Amino acid sequence: MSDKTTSTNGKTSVTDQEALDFHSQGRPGKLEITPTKPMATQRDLSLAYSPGVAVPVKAIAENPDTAYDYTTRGNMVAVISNGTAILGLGNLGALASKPVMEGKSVLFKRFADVDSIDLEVDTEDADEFINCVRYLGPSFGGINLEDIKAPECFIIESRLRELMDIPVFHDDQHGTAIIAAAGLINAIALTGRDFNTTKLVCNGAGAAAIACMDLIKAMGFNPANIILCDTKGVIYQGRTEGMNQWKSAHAAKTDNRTLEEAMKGADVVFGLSQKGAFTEDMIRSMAPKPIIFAMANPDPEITPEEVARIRDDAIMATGRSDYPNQVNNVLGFPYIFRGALDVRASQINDAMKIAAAKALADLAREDVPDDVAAAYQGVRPRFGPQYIIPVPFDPRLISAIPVAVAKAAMETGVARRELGDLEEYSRELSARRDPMASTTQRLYERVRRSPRRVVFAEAEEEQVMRAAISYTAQGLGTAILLGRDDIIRANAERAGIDLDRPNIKITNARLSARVDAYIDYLYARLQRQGFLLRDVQRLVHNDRNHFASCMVALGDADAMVTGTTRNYSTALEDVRRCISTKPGHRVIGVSLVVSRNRTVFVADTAVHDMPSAEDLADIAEEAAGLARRFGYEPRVAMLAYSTFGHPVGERSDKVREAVRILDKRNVTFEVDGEMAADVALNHHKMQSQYPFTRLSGAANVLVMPAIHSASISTKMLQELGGATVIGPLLVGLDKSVQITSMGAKDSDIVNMAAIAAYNSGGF
Ligand SMILES: NC(=O)C1=CN([C@@H]2O[C@H](COP(=O)(O)OP(=O)(O)OC[C@H]3O[C@@H](n4cnc5c(N)ncnc54)[C@H](OP(=O)(O)O)[C@@H]3O)[C@@H](O)[C@H]2O)C=CC1
Ligand SMILES: CC(=O)C(=O)O
Ligand SMILES: [Mg+2]
Repeated sequence: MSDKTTSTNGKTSVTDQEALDFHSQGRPGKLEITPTKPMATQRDLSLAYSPGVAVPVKAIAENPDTAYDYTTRGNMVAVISNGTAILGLGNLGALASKPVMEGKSVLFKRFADVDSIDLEVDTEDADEFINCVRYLGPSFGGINLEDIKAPECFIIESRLRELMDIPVFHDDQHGTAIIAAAGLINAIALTGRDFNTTKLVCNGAGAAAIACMDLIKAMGFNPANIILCDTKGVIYQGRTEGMNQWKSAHAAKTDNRTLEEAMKGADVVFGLSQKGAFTEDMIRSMAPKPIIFAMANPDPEITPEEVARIRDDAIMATGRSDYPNQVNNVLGFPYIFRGALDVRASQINDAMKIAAAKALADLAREDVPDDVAAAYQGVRPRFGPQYIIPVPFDPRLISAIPVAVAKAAMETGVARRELGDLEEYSRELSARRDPMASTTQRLYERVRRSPRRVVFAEAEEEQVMRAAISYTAQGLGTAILLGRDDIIRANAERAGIDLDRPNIKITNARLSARVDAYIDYLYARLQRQGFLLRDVQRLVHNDRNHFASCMVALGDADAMVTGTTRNYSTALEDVRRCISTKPGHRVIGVSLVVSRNRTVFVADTAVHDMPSAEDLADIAEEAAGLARRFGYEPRVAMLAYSTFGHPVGERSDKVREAVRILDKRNVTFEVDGEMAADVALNHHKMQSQYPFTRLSGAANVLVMPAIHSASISTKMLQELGGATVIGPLLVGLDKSVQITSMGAKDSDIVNMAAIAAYNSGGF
């Protein structure tokens, strides 16, 4: 299994092994539950549980609406499946559907800050399924049904909608329909068509397909121009084989009997069936400027490459994230539920669905502002055939879609809570998302557009080889594996890794023609620092960090990554022998701490032991510069154990002095201090206790008074606080090098390689 790819169309960016490792490493699966209240003392326990908990119990019994105030209900959605139509993989059962359902739950959180839990119900019987779910209403603010096959899904959803007073939404039906409708509105406009005369064929007549047809008809698409097909061919009036009432409702008056016949001259084709269902001949037979939405997952009915080979006038969309125009319900369900939950809607009705589709279509037509261009591969997309729909990482989705949904809910009387100021609501929504996701996306995409050669200095290690493969497979550039060929190849074979791929190069230091150049270069640097020529020869021949650093220094590689086999400071010392500080800069380490939907840059976590006031000011400037390069407007807090002079202590003097130095330098970012971490990170506390502070919000760059506090706090955050800590990232070197922590996993190494590549690019 190890090196097989998850797709056979050559477009994949992950191997099967990577997918398995991703799911199994650390805590298995993709989710955990974290308490939101302290649970440390007897008092906490008395409040959280007996006797305190009795008070909200009675309040809810008296007034059920207060469940939204005292419990998680108002922000909690269940993702429920029986696994009978998992993606396009078919009926693989409830248990096998769990990775997808956990994935949907994670997407709810990531994109719209909706808490969600997956529930897999092990029955194919619609009545049993309904009976199981109908009683779960008190636990949740909404039910997202997922990957349940047709026709049972129609019965299940409509029955649960009758029985429950919270939104019940079958994502594969309506989520898909909303996104496909949005894409269709735009594709039709771009090709000069209209809803009345356009001819559409839909292959697949299951959950997604039927809902798509229902929605576009509700939006005004001419029913006479739609032909639906399934495994038996065209669904025509009078057909009896393989029919059900939902298919019958869309049966066409036509002589066509096969998909092939139906597609002749069609303007639009929707694929909601299975991989490979469209042939090149079918696509060739369509009308000029055809609109092709091949939405089967994970592999579409036909790939964009196949279509491009036969015609250049098509608007092409798939369900995948690695092609342009991703028509996938991920663009919908997080935001639709966000809006529905925020008005405590009793259902998600047609008006809300249409509002979501229109808002999505409108968003693609808007000019893309600078901060949003970042999410689009560094290119500013312009409304057109390659951009008919926003990407899932578009940060505007969170402030646009829920507002449209909430508004429609209020207008149609299904909202149980009115939102007064929708502009204010939109601003609150924006604050729910941390920009880290789009930042990382942007970073990768920029490198992809301008691929870099990264030398992996410890390439005999298995996890380094895997990282190198992932680096190239993601289209980030060339991976240079440094090490002895025989050892690398033997280790690769033992681990089942295939290194014979494009853009993987192995460089053996002993056999390299560049050795003499590196020795000359390094000897010139070190000869007055106690190194003999012989010492330098030994370093270049035998030490991978020195050889790799020389490669980068002399332009034989763009960037380097090391650190898995040696401790950080040793690796850094090796690198600094070969690479200088960038003129006018200072080398520091910055750790990115990602926790609870916010990202904070912590410095210096790697280099300066006991920084002076001047050092601290430099560290602040370097860290603020990095934050800006990552797309954040820096708000720098100079941290100490005291806040603005209290308690008095000489250790805070240098921190105060650093602020004065920065003021004198007229830096262009917000900075204040000294302050304690709780004040820096809590804007409310900052404003209420120290109203004179100059930071306009909670700090996002924390400059630590010394390396021990930096190191201790980031490590504690990681171990105790559950934060994700990336780095330390090295900043201020004249060439791009990143050092991972010892024993780093392949996913960490490839992230560091991407960051090194990004930093080398002057992006
Ligand atoms: N991009 C997106 O956001 C989404 C994509 N999808 C994709 O849509 C597809 C269907 O999912 P869903 O509706 O939930 O599943 P269902 O099981 O409810 O429906 C599947 C339908 O596809 C038909 N079908 C299967 N194979 C073929 C074929 N080779 N030719 C014609 N028809 C075929 C079936 O025909 P029959 O009735 O004769 O059995 C059935 O009507 C999947 O690939 C899924 O990944 C689904 C949801 C969202
Ligand atoms: C995207 C999705 O929900 C599916 O393919 O089933
Ligand atoms: Mg699905």
